Amino acid sequence: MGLLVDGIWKNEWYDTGKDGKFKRSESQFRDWITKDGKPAEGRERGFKAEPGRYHLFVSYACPWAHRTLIFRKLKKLEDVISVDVVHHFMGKNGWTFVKEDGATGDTLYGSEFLHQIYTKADPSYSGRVTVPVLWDKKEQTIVSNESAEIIRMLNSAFDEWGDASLDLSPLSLRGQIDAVNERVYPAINNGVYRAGFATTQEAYEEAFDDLFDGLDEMEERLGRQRYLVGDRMTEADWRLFTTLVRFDAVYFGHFKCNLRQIDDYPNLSNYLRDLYQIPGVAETVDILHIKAHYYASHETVNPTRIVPKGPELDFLAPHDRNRFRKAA
Ligand SMILES: N[C@@H](CCC(=O)N[C@@H](CS)C(=O)NCC(=O)O)C(=O)O
Repeated sequence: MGLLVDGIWKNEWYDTGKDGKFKRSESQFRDWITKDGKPAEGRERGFKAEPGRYHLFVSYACPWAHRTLIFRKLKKLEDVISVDVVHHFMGKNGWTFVKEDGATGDTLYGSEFLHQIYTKADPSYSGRVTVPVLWDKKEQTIVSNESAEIIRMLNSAFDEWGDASLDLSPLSLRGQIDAVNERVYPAINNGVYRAGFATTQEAYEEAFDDLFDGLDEMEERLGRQRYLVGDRMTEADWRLFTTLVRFDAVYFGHFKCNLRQIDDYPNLSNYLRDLYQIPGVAETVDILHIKAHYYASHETVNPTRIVPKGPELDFLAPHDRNRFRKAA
């Protein structure tokens, strides 16, 4: 775990400050790939959607990177955007390209560490070195390291080559999608991290309460409709999914989010299985990487680095979500 300061790697854990609260830093590469290559509003650099030009660096462990893998899969962009997978262990060098357990290495440049990709894009970069990274092979630079924006690019910019019939973020539903995301992100997606990385009792309990309030609210919502935004699957579902699928295996124990498991919520657990069973999705979920990463990499949280053997997970068990209407 560490970060770059003026392009130099420093080995440092997150600084939670006096209040013990974990604060996620803002992603710094924020350009957009567009159909015509014109810079997005307010941006200077433009990137044109082209098959074979872009590449994703991801971790199977990371819920934010996982969003991009799901979109690449569902939008049928596997032949359009290539991918490399980092090793699950994130130690003093940050994410590495060690080839093991399905990690691919850096197939573009043969680098050892992900921070070398960041300094290739910007030799004086200062900040955290995170996945996912959306890389432009032509300009040899990072387009974006913000998953929320990368998935919106994947959703529409590559429709000439991908599945244009699937729109996970339709403009007509954008307001509702954004409203759900604004609830799910702080309380749930980032809420588990706020609980797990808190360094005071108070900060932990605040995050814990927010998290379970958020989960209760989503449980209730999913008792009325098949998906978070009515009868149509959207981006909001996939953003919740990547946290739910890790919850019982990791967040419940490792991050001390142990009021209830997802398995204890009838609607959330059936919904999780419904999403998991959508063709292609299971291939994006790697429980070995997920467990090995969290338990072994966060030394301050789990100094022995022992990875628990359980729990038993069966995302392929039948679900009851067909009781709700589904948009055609
Ligand atoms: N805002 C980013 C967050 C990505 C992020 O925090 N990724 C984590 C892995 S789950 C990471 O790479 N952390 C390394 C670090 O913070 O040093 C996004 O959504 O793309």
